[in-house]
Amino acid sequence: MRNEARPGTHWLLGCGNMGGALLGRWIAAGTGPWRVIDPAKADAPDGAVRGAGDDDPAVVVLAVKPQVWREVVAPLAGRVAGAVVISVMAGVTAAALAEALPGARIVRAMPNTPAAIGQGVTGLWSADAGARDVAGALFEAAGAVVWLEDEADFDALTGVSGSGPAYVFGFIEALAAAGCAAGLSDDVAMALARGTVTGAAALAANDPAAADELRRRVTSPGGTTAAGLAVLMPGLGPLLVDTVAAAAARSKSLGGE
Ligand SMILES: NC(=O)C1=CN([C@@H]2O[C@H](COP(=O)(O)OP(=O)(O)OC[C@H]3O[C@@H](n4cnc5c(N)ncnc54)[C@H](O)[C@@H]3O)[C@@H](O)[C@H]2O)C=CC1
Ligand SMILES: O=C(O)[C@@H]1CCC=N1
Repeated sequence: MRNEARPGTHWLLGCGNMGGALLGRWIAAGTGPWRVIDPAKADAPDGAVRGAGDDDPAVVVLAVKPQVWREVVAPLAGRVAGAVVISVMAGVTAAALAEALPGARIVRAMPNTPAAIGQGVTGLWSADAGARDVAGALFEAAGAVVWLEDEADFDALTGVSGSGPAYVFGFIEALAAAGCAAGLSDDVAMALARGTVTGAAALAANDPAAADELRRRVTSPGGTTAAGLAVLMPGLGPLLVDTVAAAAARSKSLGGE
């Protein structure tokens, strides 16, 4: 197996929220050259060129919605044999991609939007060792990478980390709303909620202590945090189990659409 991409350009199909976030990091890291194929984009971002060229690509990243992927990749069949094709699409299996794109060296990836600032976490899987090296180098430019041994774990991973930033942003919204309900102004409540979540996340990233130890350090016996956690914790675990299960089930079903 080759451990690097064949010569040629890198193509990004779909330069929306996720594709655009990744592309910014990849251009900054000096990868490419990149071509952006997205009918909604009148211009490519700085550092990339708009539209497919005459040459066949070395690397193709598929970042369109799962609902449209078959029609998007149909013109690629015959141009990507030997190319590394990386799909960030939820639910679409490597087998389905390989069937649509004969000879492509398929990688599945599930990033998340903090990749935009190099703070993403991306789940990766490929049966092709050389393609793993190519994809690993790309996604390491956007944050942490976690390799899966079993592609079937992608649905659960998507439910945890692909969708996960939205849960955290939803938590910020809910904590701010709770602050308002307790009498704070909108602005003060949002500043406190946002600052608390970002500060706690940064502490979790920088302090080697386990999450439960970090939680205990906030929780004075008989104090305010204990009173709050007594309300929050019994429901939080089951709620997140149901949340991740719902997202994982949707990931699984998207593959069939
Ligand atoms: N948004 C997120 O947080 C994450 C999204 N993903 C995956 O990334 C993919 C894209 O999601 P988003 O970026 O959120 O969607 P989006 O709607 O922001 O971007 C999709 C892009 O595809 C473009 N597009 C539509 N038809 C096209 C065509 N025929 N050829 C080329 N481009 C075309 C659209 O113009 C749009 O810019 C999905 O498959 C999703 O599962 C994966 C991880 C996280
Ligand atoms: O909501 C979605 O389907 C995509 C996949 C993971 C995050 N966003």
